[in-house]
Amino acid sequence: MQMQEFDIVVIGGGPGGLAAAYGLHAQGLSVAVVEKDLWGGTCPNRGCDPKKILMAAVEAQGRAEALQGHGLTSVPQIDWPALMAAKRAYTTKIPAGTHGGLEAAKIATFHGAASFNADGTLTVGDDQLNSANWIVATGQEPRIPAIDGAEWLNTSNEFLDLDNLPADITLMGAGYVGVELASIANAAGSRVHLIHHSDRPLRAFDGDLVNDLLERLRAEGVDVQLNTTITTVAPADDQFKVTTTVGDSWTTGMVFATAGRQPVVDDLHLDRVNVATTTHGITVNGNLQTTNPHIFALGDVVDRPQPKLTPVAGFEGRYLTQTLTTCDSPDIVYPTIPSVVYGKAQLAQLGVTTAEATAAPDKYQVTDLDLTHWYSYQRIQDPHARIKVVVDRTTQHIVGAAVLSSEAEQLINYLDFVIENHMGSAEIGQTITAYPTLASDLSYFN
Ligand SMILES: Cc1cc2nc3c(=O)[nH]c(=O)nc-3n(C[C@H](O)[C@H](O)[C@H](O)COP(=O)(O)OP(=O)(O)OC[C@H]3O[C@@H](n4cnc5c(N)ncnc54)[C@H](O)[C@@H]3O)c2cc1C
Ligand SMILES: NC(=O)c1ccc[n+]([C@@H]2O[C@H](COP(=O)([O-])OP(=O)(O)OC[C@H]3O[C@@H](n4cnc5c(N)ncnc54)[C@H](O)[C@@H]3O)[C@@H](O)[C@H]2O)c1
Repeated sequence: MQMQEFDIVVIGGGPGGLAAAYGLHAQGLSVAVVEKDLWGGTCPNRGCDPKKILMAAVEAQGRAEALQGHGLTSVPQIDWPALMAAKRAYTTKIPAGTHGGLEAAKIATFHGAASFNADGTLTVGDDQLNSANWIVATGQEPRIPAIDGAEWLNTSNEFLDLDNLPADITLMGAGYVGVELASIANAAGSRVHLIHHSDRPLRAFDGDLVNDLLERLRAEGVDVQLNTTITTVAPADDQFKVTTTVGDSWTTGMVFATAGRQPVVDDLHLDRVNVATTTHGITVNGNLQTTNPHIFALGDVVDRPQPKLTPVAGFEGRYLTQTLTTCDSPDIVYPTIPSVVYGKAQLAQLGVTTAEATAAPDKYQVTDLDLTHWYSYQRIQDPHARIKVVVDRTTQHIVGAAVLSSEAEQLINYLDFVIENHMGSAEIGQTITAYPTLASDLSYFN
């Protein structure tokens, strides 16, 4: 088969790879994208977007629950098959739509698992590709813990495409995925066991707010077990028996491994092209360049401390567009990155953490505000609204925030704008925002 030559080959057709591919193509480079599975990658097919479609019903139910006795009289029930149909109406169009977009832009596409050869070229099925530079954007996949009965474990991929939700499910790991799937399944009527091996899930978030969130999940009926590890999963009639280190056991309809994700690198044969990896992903320098100077990496597959999120992968794709088309290549500098765990109560984190601020009391002030009596939250009867705001003592600018409320996703984005524009209450006071809204609360947060 004849070698096909490109300026750039991007391996992985997810949000990160696509951002780079479109950007580099727009700069006039000949670009190819290789995808082995679903065009569009994790986020729109089996991540953020389908999850958030299911979450729309959860949020609506939560809003209605909060207003019981305050003007509403019944709580809507989730019709799982209908909700799943709504999700599929969105996701089934993604791969063809994404591929069609690339074809329309005249970006070359190859479908199959990419694998490097020792001479630095790439094999995809029957195709042989050569390129001046390469971008690896192969993402992460669910990690399956090595327990007795690991073959019975499912993942978020299966959860987000279930025809029917079992009456009882078990989630192994209370990270982002575990907590979000617990919220969805619980709201849809399943008995949920959320099992976490340490005493401190969601370590990147404020500990008090994580505790508030777990208490809320418990109050909603989720069986949250901390310091507990599942040791065995075994078939029991048409269900599964789960056993833990503390000697407890129960029968459940399905068990999902929500114990983290791992970089997708096995197919690539990176060792053949001298690209170093760790268990966290591909090693890169400040230019997202791997240990092979012609191979770059971005997004979830990279071993970097930034959270593994779609906007981060897209930002890195745009950064590489710039770096690979100009002579000037300063190290990547990330803006403030907001993180949100979605649910009836949303947990959000932005900028300087409360832990960092507490460790440097001369530099930062942390204000812990119960928002439940504030007008914005009283109006919707939000039962848990709380924010911790971190202010720089010298500049009086807001530099960080941790939020738990049904409105956290919106508030954290306003605060992102505030932080990026170096604002405190004085600067916010110079703006006029619609009243009464979350934005009009901003000036009270110092
Ligand atoms: C359940 C879930 C919910 C999430 N929710 C959110 C959220 O609400 N907000 C948010 O910001 N992020 C969320 N994320 C994370 C988000 O999906 C990822 O950060 C994002 O998809 C990373 O993009 P990427 O391009 O780096 O990788 P991916 O989207 O994973 O794309 C990588 C692509 O590479 C392909 N590939 C792998 N190996 C090869 C190979 N050898 N050859 C060819 N192709 C290959 C894969 O098939 C895949 O399509 C969620 C993730 C999950 C699992
Ligand atoms: N809302 C969002 O933005 C969103 C949603 C989902 C995923 N994501 C992204 O995907 C990444 C992966 O999410 P995740 O939830 O899969 O991973 P995670 O690392 O956030 O959480 C997994 C948790 O499972 C625990 N764990 C590990 N082994 C275990 C075991 N044997 N038993 C019980 N617990 C165990 C880990 O200590 C960890 O706390 C996130 O870091 C995030 O970047 C983002």
